[in-house]
Amino acid sequence: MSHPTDPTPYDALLLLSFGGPEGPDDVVPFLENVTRGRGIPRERLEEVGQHYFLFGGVSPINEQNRRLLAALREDFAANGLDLPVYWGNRNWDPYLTDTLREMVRDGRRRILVLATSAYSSYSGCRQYREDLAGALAALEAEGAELPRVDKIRVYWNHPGFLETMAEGVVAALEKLPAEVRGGAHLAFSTHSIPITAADTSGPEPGHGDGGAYVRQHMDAVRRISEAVREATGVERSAELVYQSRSGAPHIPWLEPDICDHLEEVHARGVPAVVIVPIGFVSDHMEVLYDLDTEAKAKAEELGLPMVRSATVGTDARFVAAVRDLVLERAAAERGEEPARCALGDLGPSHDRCPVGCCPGRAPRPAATGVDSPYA
Ligand SMILES: CC1=C(CCC(=O)O)c2cc3nc(cc4[nH]c(cc5[nH]c(cc1n2)c(C)c5CCC(=O)O)c(CCC(=O)O)c4C)C(CCC(=O)O)=C3C
Ligand SMILES: [Fe+2]
Repeated sequence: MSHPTDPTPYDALLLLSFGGPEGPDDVVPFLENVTRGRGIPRERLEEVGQHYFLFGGVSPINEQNRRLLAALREDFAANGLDLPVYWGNRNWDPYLTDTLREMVRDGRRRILVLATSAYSSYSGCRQYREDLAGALAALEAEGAELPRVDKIRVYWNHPGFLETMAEGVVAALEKLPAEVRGGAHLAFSTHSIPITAADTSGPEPGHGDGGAYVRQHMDAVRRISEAVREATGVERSAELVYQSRSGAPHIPWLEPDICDHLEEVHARGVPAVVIVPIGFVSDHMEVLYDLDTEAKAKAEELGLPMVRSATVGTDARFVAAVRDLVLERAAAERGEEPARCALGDLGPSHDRCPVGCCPGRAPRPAATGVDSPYA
């Protein structure tokens, strides 16, 4: 990671995340924030509410982000990168609009955003951009002088993400009983999304192939599997599977579901499984409930030895990757041609989303793309 430590033209980094409840009274209002206008059936909401209540109404996601915020500040200071770091959420306190207002008050004029989502999709990229546009609109209505806001490229193929995930898989394999380790299958799990959302994800519409969302995940699956094979000398079966399906039952979402997949590989005679949560950057509720509770219970029911590998969380290499991405983008904005770290076959993603990238169901203004109303 070779960029000099000059963040010019940026004067602040904003860590932008999903947000989550921090007590039982927060759960229902949080779910209302998340699902406003999204057509989620009431039964699904009640069910998801129960996942949170099982953990005292507390999602670990905010605590994870507080730790990431601290780790980024520490890493930046230790490496001579003089750039203040703020944190805001789409769906819970600290809300994005409040953080952005604070940043404007602090005099920040050129803000770079890191979203805690590594892949292209409506939910993972454009929705964050739409909420940024909404926050800017709110500040504009308050008479604030608007800052310019850019978003860091999707980073699933940055070595600091892929290598950290691969090392997590190697460590997870060590936790399996030695006699099943060699035959252990890798189940790479990510968030299911509607198939139409997958097919239209990324800058060019896919044609029934799952679009950039599936392509990027497959690229990560190949690269991580290869790194694990190099580290262990064992060739293993690997598959991309999905979790946390929501929405109305008649709308098709990406499959297979992780729990169906566990049944399938068990029937196939696989002796053990490592679940690799490649779709997520920290151990939030989707990991804690859908994998560590639900999928774990399924594996136990089947008598299938299973371990879940780590998310990147606050791993020093992931934190250093964020610094690298910040400095890369700063250099690009200065008109330089920085090295762009990326593994796998797809190469580094675009800095600025083109028109129509990851479209939503209804057109809404989105910031940070080429057609941002707040250039
Ligand atoms: C691709 C993707 C990511 C990964 C990218 C990223 O990280 O952003 C992600 C992350 C997350 N999703 C989260 C929570 C929820 N997602 C929901 C609903 C939905 N997610 C979707 C997709 C994604 N979601 C979709 C297509 C829906 C259907 C509704 C809609 O079309 O918008 C619902 C509503 C109830 C339900 O239906 O499950 C909840 C509560 C949390 C917080 C966890 C915590 O509290 O720790 C996190 C990190
Ligand atoms: Fe979600």
